[in-house]
Amino acid sequence: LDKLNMCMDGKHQKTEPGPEGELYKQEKKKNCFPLHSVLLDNACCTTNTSAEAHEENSYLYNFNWNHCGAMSKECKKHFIQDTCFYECSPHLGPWIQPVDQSWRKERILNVPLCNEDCHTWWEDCKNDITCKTDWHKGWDWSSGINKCPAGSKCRKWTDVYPTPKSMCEQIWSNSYLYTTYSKTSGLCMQVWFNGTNPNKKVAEYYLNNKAQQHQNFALTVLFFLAFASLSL
Ligand SMILES: Nc1nc(=O)c2nc(CNc3ccc(C(=O)N[C@@H](CCC(=O)O)C(=O)O)cc3)cnc2[nH]1
Repeated sequence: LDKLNMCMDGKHQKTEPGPEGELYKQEKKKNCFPLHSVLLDNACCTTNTSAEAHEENSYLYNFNWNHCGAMSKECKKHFIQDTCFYECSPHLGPWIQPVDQSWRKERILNVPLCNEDCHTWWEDCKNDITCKTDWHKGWDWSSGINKCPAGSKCRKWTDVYPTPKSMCEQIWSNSYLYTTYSKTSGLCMQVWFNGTNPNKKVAEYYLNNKAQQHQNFALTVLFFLAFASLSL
């Protein structure tokens, strides 16, 4: 299992990342990636998923962005980009976790999101309206698309999410972890980028760092046992 190049077992992701050459040829407007992006070479989404990410109430999740009236264009573009990131990124391995849900077997948890990506998302949505904090659960699906559940109220974005951190972490039940790292740090994942995918190096860093932590822990236990047996 190559954690630096894999796809989660979600609803629409491919089993393995690979090229989506069609995207090169079609030069579609509704495309997850700017032209010449390296992601085209290696994506977890199909061409169809990439295009569908731009549709209203898309078949991906039948998700209705306009559940409290029309979502603004500026805000919506961040949700489209988030969908692209979630469906297409082949470098989420370090944060993929098994999950017991009807619609997916794996999820992402605590992906360290670059500060700018979180802040611009929140800034562009802060005049919008929503009725829920966690958009993964608790909707009224009786009409086929999600509507605000009985008893909930459409409230100002800033009342539901007082800070960028609260939005980025809570909206997809901790898919993202808020960080103060900037896009140039190499320590956070970028939802928005042009050209070469910067996220592979970040995933590599976290994977190695985690391995390091495990090693440190193992060494600590080893030394503890050594000293404990000496003092007996
Ligand atoms: N970054 C990111 N992380 C994600 O996990 C993510 N997930 C989605 C998928 N969104 C959704 C939202 C609601 C339901 C849904 O059917 N909710 C039901 C509960 C279903 C269940 O858990 O069994 C509900 O009660 O509303 C499915 C997928 C889209 N973008 C994402 N973007």
